[in-house]
Amino acid sequence: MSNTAPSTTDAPARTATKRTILMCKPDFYTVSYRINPWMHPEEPTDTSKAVAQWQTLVDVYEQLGFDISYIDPIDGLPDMVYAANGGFVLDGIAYGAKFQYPERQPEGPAYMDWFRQAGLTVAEPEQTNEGEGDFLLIGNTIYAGTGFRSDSTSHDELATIYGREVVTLKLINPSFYHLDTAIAVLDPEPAADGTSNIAYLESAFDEPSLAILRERFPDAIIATEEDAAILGLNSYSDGYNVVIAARAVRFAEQLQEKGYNPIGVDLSELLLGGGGVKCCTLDLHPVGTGTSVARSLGVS
Ligand SMILES: CN(C)C(=N)NCCC[C@H](N)C(=O)O
Repeated sequence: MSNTAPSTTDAPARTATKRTILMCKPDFYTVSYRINPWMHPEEPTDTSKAVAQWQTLVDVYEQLGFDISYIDPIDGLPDMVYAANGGFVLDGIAYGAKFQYPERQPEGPAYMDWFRQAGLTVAEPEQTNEGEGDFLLIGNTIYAGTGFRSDSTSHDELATIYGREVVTLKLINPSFYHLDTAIAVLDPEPAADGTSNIAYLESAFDEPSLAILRERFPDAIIATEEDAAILGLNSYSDGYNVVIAARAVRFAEQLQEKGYNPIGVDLSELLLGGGGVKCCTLDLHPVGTGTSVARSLGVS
């Protein structure tokens, strides 16, 4: 692993920024119900394998110098490992999640308790929303998914709470039911040229949403169906290092062509629940972070 952008390509220089994230160990992980097409409760899962794979993700993040907090897992809430769905945190405010399916609803208050204890201001949700699963900060704008989980009324709630532009994107394929299965944020802080780039899966969106993405992100990486089909887009970037599903081979090449450093991790056991790298990672966006804290992390 390296945090120095390659100098021998034509791709723009990339800068890693230190990330501050929340994760949840999958001690109680299993697939005991079906709320997305990936889940097959009739098939066995291996909790210790899930924990081991999750630990490899933690190890990578530690090597990258990330600041990681952990929320205690709760017995009976097997999906709690997908911390990205636990809320949306920005500007010191945590907008709590209000899960659509009863099986996950107790996670909302559990995550809000953690946010409060961490000193964040909690905005209790009135509208159904699944946190960072559907809300992604790109540049200064919040892109908000709807169609399967988060209600579009939650986008209005977001705009009121944060006073930022919120752009609604409609998802149309049930296999890509959260926005973070269909868009990867590659530049969590604007890049040197002021832009923030993404990768996305075209077939996951309706036409009006696609038009928005094409206009706003002309240099985006267009993901292949093959890579998206293993949740390859469900990745997490520090602006240079992009942690992705190990099997997302073409996505790794596309990232390299653009000057990023892909790092593959095998989370196949957690894929059985319908989640990947990004689902396990809630970006806490601490107040005061931004390009000003961009730094070379010196990891080798
Ligand atoms: C990228 N994705 C999908 C996520 N952000 N979250 C995964 C949630 C999985 C859970 N079984 C569910 O269906 O809610």
